Amino acid sequence: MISKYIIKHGIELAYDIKAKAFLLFTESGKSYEILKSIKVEKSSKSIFKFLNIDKLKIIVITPNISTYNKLKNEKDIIPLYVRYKEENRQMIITSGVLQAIEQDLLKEKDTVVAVLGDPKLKMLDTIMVINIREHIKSLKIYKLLETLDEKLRKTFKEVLKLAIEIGREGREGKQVGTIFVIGDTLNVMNNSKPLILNPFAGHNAKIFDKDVKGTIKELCSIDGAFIITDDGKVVSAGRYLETKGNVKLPSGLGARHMAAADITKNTNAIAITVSQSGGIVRVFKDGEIVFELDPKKNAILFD
Ligand SMILES: Nc1ncnc2c1ncn2[C@@H]1O[C@H](COP(=O)(O)OP(=O)(O)OP(=O)(O)O)[C@@H](O)[C@H]1O
Ligand SMILES: [Mn+2]
Repeated sequence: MISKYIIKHGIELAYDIKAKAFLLFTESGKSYEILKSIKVEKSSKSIFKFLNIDKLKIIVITPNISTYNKLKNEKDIIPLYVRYKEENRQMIITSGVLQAIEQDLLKEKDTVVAVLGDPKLKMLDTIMVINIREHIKSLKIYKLLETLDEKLRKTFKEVLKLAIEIGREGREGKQVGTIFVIGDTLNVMNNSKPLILNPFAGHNAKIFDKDVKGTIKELCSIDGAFIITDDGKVVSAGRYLETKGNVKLPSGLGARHMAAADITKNTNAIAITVSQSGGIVRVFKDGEIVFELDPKKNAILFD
């Protein structure tokens, strides 16, 4: 009955640190039933006195619509439905926090306690204190993810993970930079030209394949961009992105970043750059930087 103690200690922790909310993530609703059973136990009486709704919100978050519909009839909790079943704890929490912020239940300055488990293990195993402000960064990328269809979302997350690895590890001890251009591939190919013979020509290279990722890391040292379709096929490397020059970027960013902004302004593609000076990863959409991350400081998004 580890789940019961995770919930009990999570609630006590929320009480001790005067958290704004207690977030309970549940797929089937079983964890919520456990919370209810603890509530009636004598030992937790004092804690639950504090838990009246205006002091500490109990937000029960589920990706399962039938669980959500059941939760809607429960008293003293706020049910939240999150659209995607995430595969790792970080993303599960981010999706719930994003939803709670969007519904004005949480503010940037709030601190909350979350309890959740591994979706596959069907039991709770994690208590986490979350300072919403730190989470805002990943919330931005999560908001972008929400606008992508399932296929593009999967590819984008894979490329972002690879870019974070490249930014963090470099190549043989040297920092390397690169550009990935994802989606709207026909348009992107028409707005670019080869700098070298395309090493991916004739291959069905998928970004999800470990060997393809290894090849990409090797090829980062050559000039030019990697072009990837929305379902994850790497169609080209060493591609020169033509620029129309109708973009504005913060000073200090050079041709690589201008090219990434430019191509996303003039096509529907998303671009991800890794800077050779420092490894910073940036995401571009519609000509703007929508997200940036220092992979040496926080690879928060994907474990
Ligand atoms: N239009 C382009 N299309 C594809 N790749 C480009 C383009 N312009 C520059 N690059 C790539 O970016 C590399 C770095 O160029 P530059 O230093 O001017 O960019 P930067 O924005 O300062 O990037 P970094 O932070 O990595 O130094 C170039 O060697 C080239 O490989
Ligand atoms: Mn540079």
